Amino acid sequence: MPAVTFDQVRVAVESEDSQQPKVLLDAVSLRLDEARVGVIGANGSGKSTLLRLVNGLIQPSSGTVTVDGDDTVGAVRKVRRNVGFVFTDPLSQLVMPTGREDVELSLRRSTKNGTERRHLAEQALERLGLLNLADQSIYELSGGERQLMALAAVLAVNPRVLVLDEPSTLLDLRNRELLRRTLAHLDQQIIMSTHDLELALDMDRVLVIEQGRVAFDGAPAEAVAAYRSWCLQGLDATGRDST
Ligand SMILES: Nc1ncnc2c1ncn2[C@@H]1O[C@H](COP(=O)(O)OP(=O)(O)OP(=O)(O)O)[C@@H](O)[C@H]1O
Repeated sequence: MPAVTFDQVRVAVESEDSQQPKVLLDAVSLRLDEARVGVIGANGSGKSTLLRLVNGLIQPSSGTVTVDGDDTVGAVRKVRRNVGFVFTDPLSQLVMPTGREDVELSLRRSTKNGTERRHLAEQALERLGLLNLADQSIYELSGGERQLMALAAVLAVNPRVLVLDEPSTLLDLRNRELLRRTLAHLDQQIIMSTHDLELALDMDRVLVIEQGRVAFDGAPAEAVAAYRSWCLQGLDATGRDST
């Protein structure tokens, strides 16, 4: 497995209503070399920020992030070739009128031959059961179908690391199970944020992010238990927050 490392990473942005910068992530040092790494935590805790550092979509304010030894700032082009990123919102990723065209577009750099490109695109679509939707307008697909289409486009180029930002949010039970099984059989290293704690339990290692810091790092069942207890603290039976 490739290793993704974070060395004393901090991400801070200018704050509109304060002189102090807003700290999105702080003191993150990690070496991720397991096949399946999950990232869980409350809304706004910093999960997407952590994931976006892996393919250089966000640069650290201080510290370094590397993928297989390549710095995500200094070697960003190489890093992007090795890291496929699937966004939570598929419409921020799918740019072509149809899924087939989108998958072929992602293959354009790696596969120059048009016939081969069409064949590989067909394979990528088939793998996720999307061939029958391949020529339909992206805007006529359901949210879940679009989410799977975005995954197919990223998987088509066979990246070494697959980063998924909440991939199951729009999926129904059947498609969520399809996603689960697909991910289980991939050779890629997977780093995935999710609010779906069952998906988190499929991982080898789970990080719990709390207010921009890694609050727990370890076995999935323990991570989920720790997250549950922090997250639900102070919430009474009627849903009121008594803290
Ligand atoms: N460019 C930015 N400028 C200012 N604040 C930002 C920026 N990007 C993210 N934030 C803030 O940083 C915090 C962490 O955001 P992030 O998207 O990483 O959270 P998350 O854990 O992925 O949340 P969710 O589960 O809701 O998707 C949030 O408070 C968010 O509003």
